[in-house]
Amino acid sequence: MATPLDFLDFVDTNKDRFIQRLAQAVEIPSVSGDPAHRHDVFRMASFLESQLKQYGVETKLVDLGTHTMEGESLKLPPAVLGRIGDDKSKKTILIYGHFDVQPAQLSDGWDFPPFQLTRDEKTGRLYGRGSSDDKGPVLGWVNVLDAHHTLKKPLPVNIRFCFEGMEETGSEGLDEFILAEVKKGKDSWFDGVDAVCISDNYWLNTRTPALTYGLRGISYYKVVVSGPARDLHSGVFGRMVHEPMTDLIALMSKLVDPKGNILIPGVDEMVPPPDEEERKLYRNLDYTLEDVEVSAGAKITLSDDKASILMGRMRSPSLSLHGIEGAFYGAGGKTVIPAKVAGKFSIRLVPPQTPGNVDPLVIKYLQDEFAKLGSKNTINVENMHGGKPWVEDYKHWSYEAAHRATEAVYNQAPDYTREGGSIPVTLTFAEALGVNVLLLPMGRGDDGAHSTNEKLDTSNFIQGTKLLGSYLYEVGAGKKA
Ligand SMILES: C[C@H](N)C(=O)N[C@@H](Cc1c[nH]cn1)C(=O)O
Ligand SMILES: [Zn+2]
Ligand SMILES: [Zn+2]
Repeated sequence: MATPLDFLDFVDTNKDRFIQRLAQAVEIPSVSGDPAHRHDVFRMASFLESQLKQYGVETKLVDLGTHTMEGESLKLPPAVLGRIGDDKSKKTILIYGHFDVQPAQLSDGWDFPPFQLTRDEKTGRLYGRGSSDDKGPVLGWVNVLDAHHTLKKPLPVNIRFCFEGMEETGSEGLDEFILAEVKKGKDSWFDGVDAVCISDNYWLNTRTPALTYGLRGISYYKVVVSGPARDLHSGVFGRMVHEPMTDLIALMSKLVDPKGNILIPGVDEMVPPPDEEERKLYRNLDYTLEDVEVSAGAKITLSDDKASILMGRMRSPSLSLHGIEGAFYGAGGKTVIPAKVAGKFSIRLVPPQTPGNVDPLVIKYLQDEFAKLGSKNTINVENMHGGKPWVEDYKHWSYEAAHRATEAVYNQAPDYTREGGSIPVTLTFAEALGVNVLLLPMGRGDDGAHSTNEKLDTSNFIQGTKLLGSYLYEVGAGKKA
């Protein structure tokens, strides 16, 4: 089914209004990982619910309970559910996205206020936290609803929405809700879903649209080393006591080498090496070392071999060191021995790795290495959150529909990619509903998600909105089984 021209025209003529809506969303600093912003995540849930409602979607806010963050008991933001269309002759697509964002501060090195959408008139770039991850894509779906509601056009498929506000911090509470909901059978909000579509990742480069059929999983760890009862004067106590930070740095330096090899025995070894056919797949993708350099903003690739670099992101595990809580980081030179420090690191997982089979290796290794230090400090290793990796069958009608929609909107065939990031709920949907999941990215590889100066190109927002709508039309054109 060709996408109706009036829908495509509507998207073009309403560009400024769509950008205005994205600006409203970016202005809500819905940072899920910061307790001080929890009320903003709730505000963002209400904003999104009202957007859905005004375009005829039946909505429900689901209370996901409470959790503890930084010693504080907090209410989890609600999941925003939506339902529109109940035509038995049409397919039903479940759309997932998230309305929370990563933290951002001007002092991190942003050139623009992160929670204000700044439009660069010359380049068409829309800068702001969440513009690409994931407020732009979520509002892309809202734009599609807006167009159909305003034009009084029926949607080509039935749609169910599930938007969450904790994706950037481990999707707490969501899995339990989905599993309980699915058990309700005919009464479930997800009853009758034929496929799931998620727009929450990025093209590989800046030129070629992509369909994504894999995600890495994640295991996020906190290793706490504590010793003295309080912070100490380094002149008074230096070389007299075991220092927590010294122990922690020694441990963290044993996790990964500068070439990216994971040093925890058994972790890298779990993953079988690629055969020649698989290597070829990566060699053939439209990607250059320069693409990595442009998106990283520096010439710092681990290798000069494009296939190795791509496999590093798509089919290998990686271990990244993120930070040390409790360490002195301010200006000037404070001569302190911190009493308690917590190192944060995560491992991106690929099949057959799961948090279940990797966590014990990590915890035992850290405990053994700590014992070798002969320190009188104490250590505690904790898994903060985790999610399994996911790989989908892309020879499926949903991917075929997305392929046709991409060709129609962008006049080019999409890349088929595996994403290095994680969206833990993807596997939950795939397993609990037993249906195919498609990742249909809107943004480009250089959008800088999670980074400073995150942006979404206006053309990706507008063409991306057309793509999401066209995908629904292509799905609608297929026969309902
Ligand atoms: C790919 C997606 N847009 C994303 O950014 N996911 C996060 C999920 C996460 C897990 N722990 C913390 N955040 C990611 O891959 O980092
Ligand atoms: Zn995201
Ligand atoms: Zn993210």
